[in-house]
Amino acid sequence: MNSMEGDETDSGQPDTESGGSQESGSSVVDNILDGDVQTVFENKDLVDSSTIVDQDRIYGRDEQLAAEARAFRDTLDGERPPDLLLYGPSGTGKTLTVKAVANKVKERAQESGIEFDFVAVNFKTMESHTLDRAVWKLGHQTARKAGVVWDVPRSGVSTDMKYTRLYEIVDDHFDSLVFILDEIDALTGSTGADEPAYSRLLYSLSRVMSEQHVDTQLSTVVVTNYPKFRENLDSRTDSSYNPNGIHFSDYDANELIEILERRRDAFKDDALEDGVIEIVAAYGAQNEGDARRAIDLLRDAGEIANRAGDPVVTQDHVRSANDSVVKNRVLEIVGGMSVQKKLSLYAAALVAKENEGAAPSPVVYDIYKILCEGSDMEIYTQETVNSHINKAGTYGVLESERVSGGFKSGVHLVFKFTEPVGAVLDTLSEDERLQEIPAKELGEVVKRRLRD
Ligand SMILES: Nc1ncnc2c1ncn2[C@@H]1O[C@H](COP(=O)(O)OP(=O)(O)OP(=O)(O)O)[C@@H](O)[C@H]1O
Repeated sequence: MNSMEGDETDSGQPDTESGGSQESGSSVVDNILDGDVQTVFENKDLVDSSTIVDQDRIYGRDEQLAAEARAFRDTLDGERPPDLLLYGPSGTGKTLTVKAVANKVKERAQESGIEFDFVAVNFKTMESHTLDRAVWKLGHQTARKAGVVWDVPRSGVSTDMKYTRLYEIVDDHFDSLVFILDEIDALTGSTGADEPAYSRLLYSLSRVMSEQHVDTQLSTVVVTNYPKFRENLDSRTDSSYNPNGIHFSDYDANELIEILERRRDAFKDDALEDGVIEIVAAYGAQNEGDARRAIDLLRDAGEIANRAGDPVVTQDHVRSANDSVVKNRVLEIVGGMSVQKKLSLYAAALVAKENEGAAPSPVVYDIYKILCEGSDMEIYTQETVNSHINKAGTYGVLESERVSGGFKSGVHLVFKFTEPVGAVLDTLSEDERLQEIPAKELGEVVKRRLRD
């Protein structure tokens, strides 16, 4: 009976109070659903990196927009636009600019009675990277644009049949169609095949008008961070695929400021503290000049402000948003590592912490041995430890450099962290097998070894 009362009245308050708290619970939900909660956002879509913003919000890409517009212009003259290859680092506006231009061309084409559209597929996000799945996906997306049912099952039907149905839809519904093929290099196909799946896909798409008797003006826009994928094209694909290349470079902090300023109205008036956009841009510039990451960081900072009930996004909100972004990224990289790899990386991070982000391999190895002895773990050779740490480098936590002379003798490696060392240490120490390590005391040992 007592426990029942406890459940109902929460800390022994009278029943009426209990009813009151129930009401306030439901009004919290109502407030949120009715939008009556404190928010710093006015138009949150503008800080959603998947939104295709209008041309007046695109900063500094006039050259690329002009090249894309010149290519697509052919559509309006009833001709086939040239194939395009957009290349450059992540988040530099490749997809944004081409979709913005394609949307504009679509409007103009409609005015002239031309059935034009574009179909965008990202191959990296597909669960299987085979040609068969790629053709299925292109068919699925094309059918959606055409407003028809894609009646082809994923399996049990040959790739040729999928191509045939895809080209039927293209021919029946469009005068002109552009396939935007994002991250095409991910389309590697089955292992052991004599050419990558993307090579076969590009071959087929480049020959469709002549060989499949399709009247639609069909062209491709390949979007990639890795233009070298062309080196692996089969020779017959290589000779029939000759795109116009358009390069996109990464952004510096000033360019990111311009990009973010054009989205300031995502927030209510006065909801951004002075300096917020600048600090987001500075973090973005450190993160390979990727505008997507900068926009995501600004939105995350806004969400942190909302959760705290603050009417203004402050620089501190940006810092904590950045800390959790970095932490998640590091966690993704180190999460699946074996304990030996974690120990090696932990030793490197402990050294780097005392040495401005740089960790010479002989000192790292000394610390690694102390860690192994302290936790009763087998000690591996220095070569293995270096290779374990270098593995973390391939995922972007650090870089290594060969240095001659100096410590002891000969050549050694220096590991330089590209992610904040504190975040790496925090993330690694979440592994319960590393929790016993007395990191503070080791700091003194590290300093002594570095002096030696
Ligand atoms: N010059 C720019 N002006 C305004 N917004 C931009 C600009 N460049 C990029 N963005 C924004 O940054 C985000 C990423 O851009 P986009 O998707 O075009 O990158 P991408 O180069 O195609 O990257 P990926 O190679 O990763 O696909 C989008 O939200 C986009 O709106």
